[in-house]
Amino acid sequence: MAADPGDVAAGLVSAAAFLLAGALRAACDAWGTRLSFQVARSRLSALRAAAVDALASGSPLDKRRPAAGHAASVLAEQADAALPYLARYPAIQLKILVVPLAILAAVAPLSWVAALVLLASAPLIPVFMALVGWRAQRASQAHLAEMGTLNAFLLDRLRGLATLRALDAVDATTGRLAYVAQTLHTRTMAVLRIAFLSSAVLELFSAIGVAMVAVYVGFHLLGTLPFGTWGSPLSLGQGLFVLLLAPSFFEPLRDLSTAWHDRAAGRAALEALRALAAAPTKLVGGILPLPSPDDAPARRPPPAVELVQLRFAHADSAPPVIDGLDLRVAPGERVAIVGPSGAGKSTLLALIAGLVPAQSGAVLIDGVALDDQNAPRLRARMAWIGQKPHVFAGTLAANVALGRPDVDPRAVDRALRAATLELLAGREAGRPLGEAGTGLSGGECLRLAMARAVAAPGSDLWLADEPTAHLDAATARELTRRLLAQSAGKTLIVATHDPELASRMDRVIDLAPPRAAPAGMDLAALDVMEAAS
Ligand SMILES: Nc1ncnc2c1ncn2[C@@H]1O[C@H](COP(=O)(O)OP(=O)(O)OP(=O)(O)O)[C@@H](O)[C@H]1O
Repeated sequence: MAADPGDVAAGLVSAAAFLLAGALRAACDAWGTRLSFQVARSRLSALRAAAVDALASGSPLDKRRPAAGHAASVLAEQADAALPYLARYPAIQLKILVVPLAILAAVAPLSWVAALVLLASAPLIPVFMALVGWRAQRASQAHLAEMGTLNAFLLDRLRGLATLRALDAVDATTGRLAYVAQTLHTRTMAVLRIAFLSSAVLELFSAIGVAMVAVYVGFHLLGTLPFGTWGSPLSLGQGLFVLLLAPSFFEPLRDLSTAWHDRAAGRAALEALRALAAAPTKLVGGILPLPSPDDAPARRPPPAVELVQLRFAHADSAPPVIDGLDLRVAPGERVAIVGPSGAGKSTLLALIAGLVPAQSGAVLIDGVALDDQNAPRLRARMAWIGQKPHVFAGTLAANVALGRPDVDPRAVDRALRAATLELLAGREAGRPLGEAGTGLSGGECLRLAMARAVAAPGSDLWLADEPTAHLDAATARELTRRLLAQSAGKTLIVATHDPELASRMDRVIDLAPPRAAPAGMDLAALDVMEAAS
């Protein structure tokens, strides 16, 4: 029997429409995926940038700062886990709201039984997923936290390897490392177990749902289950239509299953990023860009520094380290801050530099209050010579220039000569320094810190924290000479235990708490007794 040409044409049109709809769907899927990944990537970049900003603008004196290894792990590694979640989950959520309802609307007019089967099996899935997801998120959070701990632990112990070796603590550290690695392994397996479980739950329920619709449609077409339609029984075409739609009904739910693990890991990663972004104590003025040196007047006198009733405690509950301090340092004056260990010398320098805000009182630089608004401009005038200068990966010259656009190679050469590092620079020419300054002596590291200050254009307030610490007498004397020569015409405030350096300053401020003489003895007598002992 020859096919009716009209039927053939209609069939071809339907097939073409079907193909076209399939191609359109694939194209929309591809476009949507691309778009959602772009949006997710820019959102993740913004979150990363906020976390980096918070880390950079957090006070270096804040003990609650996240460990460097943990922060690096969250930013570089864990944050990536948020990308699939941000990119896929919102689309799947939308699909889950729209697609099953649309399919129900298409199936219900043909067969209320098929619609009922779909409707009955669908809600079970979100209920089970919510139960699984709740545990999955906790497991992912624990997993990510453990990953951060392992990274921080490794970085910390690698930095201190020499100490561990010298004190024969390598075995104990290896044992601890094995324990941390084993905990991470257990946590990873817990996350994987939940991921497999959630997939299995969804697959099972969607397979049962599709099978029940198939059984109903099959028996209905055979006439065994004649009920379930609105009058006339289903035709073969209608039955096939319902059957083909059934898997699509569950498809968004199955997508949800694959995205479920992403959701748990993604939310945990976002949580970790948000925790990084919440820096509790910030630098005064944060990390607003320093003004260009071109904005600074070419010639100006060095600044005066005034501290008015300054009070600072490292924590609300801790006793104040600086309490009601008043001090005026004249323009160009050189002042040594002395006092016993723990008296607050480094803390005072940090307060003057705005590395941490004071609880009350004011720091005035050239009469201008060091507050959030003025700090970037005032900080552009400061140079910091730290007690433990960080040596970055790179050459000696790069470590002096520090990527500052206004420090040219000639300024670097001048600074290296000023800090008597020219011989070392010649020897190491162009070669990268060892990690964290390995290969540099303690004195060379301090001279490098001084070279950085010399190269700083426009710096006329130098703050130096124990620049001669741990140096032999001759090197300390030489460094003192260089420091005084290079800081000529600048205001210099030095925290020091070195009596020789202190004696070369214009003034010495003692932060030691006033002593109480024992009853019946005056302080002069006490001094004589101490000198004698
Ligand atoms: N980041 C910090 N968080 C909490 N407490 C701190 C912090 N830094 C220092 N302290 C505490 O504040 C006090 C003052 O410390 P600071 O480093 O200013 O003393 P210092 O006079 O410079 O000591 P040293 O001569 O030993 O370097 C000490 O009791 C110290 O334990």
